[in-house]
Amino acid sequence: MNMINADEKKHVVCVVGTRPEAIKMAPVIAELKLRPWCRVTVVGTGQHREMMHQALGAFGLGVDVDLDVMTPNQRLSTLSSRILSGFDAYLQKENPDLVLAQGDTTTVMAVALCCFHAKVPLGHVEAGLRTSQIDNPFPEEFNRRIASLAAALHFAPTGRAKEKLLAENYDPATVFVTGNTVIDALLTILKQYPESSAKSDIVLVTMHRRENHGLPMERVCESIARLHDRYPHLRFRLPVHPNPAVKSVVEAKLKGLERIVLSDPLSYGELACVMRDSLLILTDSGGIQEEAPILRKPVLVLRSETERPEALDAGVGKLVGTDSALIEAEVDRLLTDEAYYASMASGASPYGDGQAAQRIADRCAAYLGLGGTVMPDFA
Ligand SMILES: CC(=O)N[C@@H]1[C@@H](OP(=O)(O)OP(=O)(O)OC[C@H]2O[C@@H](n3ccc(=O)[nH]c3=O)[C@H](O)[C@@H]2O)O[C@H](CO)[C@@H](O)[C@@H]1O
Repeated sequence: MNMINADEKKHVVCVVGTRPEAIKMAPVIAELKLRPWCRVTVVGTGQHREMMHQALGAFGLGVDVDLDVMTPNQRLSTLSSRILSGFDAYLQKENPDLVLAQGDTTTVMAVALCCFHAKVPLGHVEAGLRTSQIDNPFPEEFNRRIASLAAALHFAPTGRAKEKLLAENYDPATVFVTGNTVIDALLTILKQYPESSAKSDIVLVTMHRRENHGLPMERVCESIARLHDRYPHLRFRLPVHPNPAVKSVVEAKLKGLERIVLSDPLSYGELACVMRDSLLILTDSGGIQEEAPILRKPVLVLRSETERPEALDAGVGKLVGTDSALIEAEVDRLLTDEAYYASMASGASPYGDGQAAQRIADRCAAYLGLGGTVMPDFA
């Protein structure tokens, strides 16, 4: 058997900063660790320190290098500058063969800039998501466009994301449709939990996006309260984001209602089980929009625009924004029209098949000149 010496291995650095990045990067880190050619280092920026560690821990993974950039009430530019200087120093010291970063956080934007300056190749996981406005969602739309500009490899989750990149003139030879790694993560984590056969009466609600802070969030909470009164068999689960702008509104509007459970954010395993056991889901989370369809859960999206229209096109998701009348009408219809519910719970999974990490690792190997077979794109 051919053994590869440690000093002959390629050094791949995976960067994570927030909970969703940790969840979506975990399958890639785990897959790269299995590849004999690869030495993986996980660098954490600590943008959402506790939730990031908790999410990696759910997969038996941890951070090797902690840049520890977060200070209380930090402005986005200050956070960016701390990541820039911390990660640049790391790149200077290590000069890795490849850096992988995921999604659209301030972490990914700053890491992309560092890679560009240091001429270190970047692979962007979940590339090509776009809305029509540079500041919506803020600051993520800007962040993902910067990541695309710097990336040598674009791992697009869907065919639509690939088309968006090609329309911006990125080289087709650098764009690969892999599926979203969140589906790999979800299927992996759910294996740890036996399925329950109980009939579900749970409505899962999550909200945290900046554009919903204030009045929009108040309107959604008022709708939840009315639905709670209208449907006495329903129970509502709301894991509440720790941001005070979210917590204060949700608690003021919904605390104390009999069948509404407000809690701290759930571990990824717990959240995955609540999703699997739910009847339907209302959310403004990007990740949950991607996860719900494969679990056969109708998902109502509490945003005015989504960069993930694939679920809408497949008829398994619906954009309801934060308009009370629309939210309540959709929930009413799902609860009273069986055929409509069944059409939204069809199980179509436009976001992936659970093999995204394998495709990404194959493409990294090919890019680094290691040859090997590459799994065909996700279709
Ligand atoms: C603008 C935008 O759409 N950006 C997205 C984004 O974030 P998001 O909106 O998906 O973020 P969240 O909702 O915080 O996380 C979601 C994950 O967390 C799990 N979860 C949730 C509640 C809980 O109590 N416990 C949990 O475990 C849940 O199942 C899911 O997997 O950032 C990513 C990184 O770059 C991007 O990929 C992505 O575009």
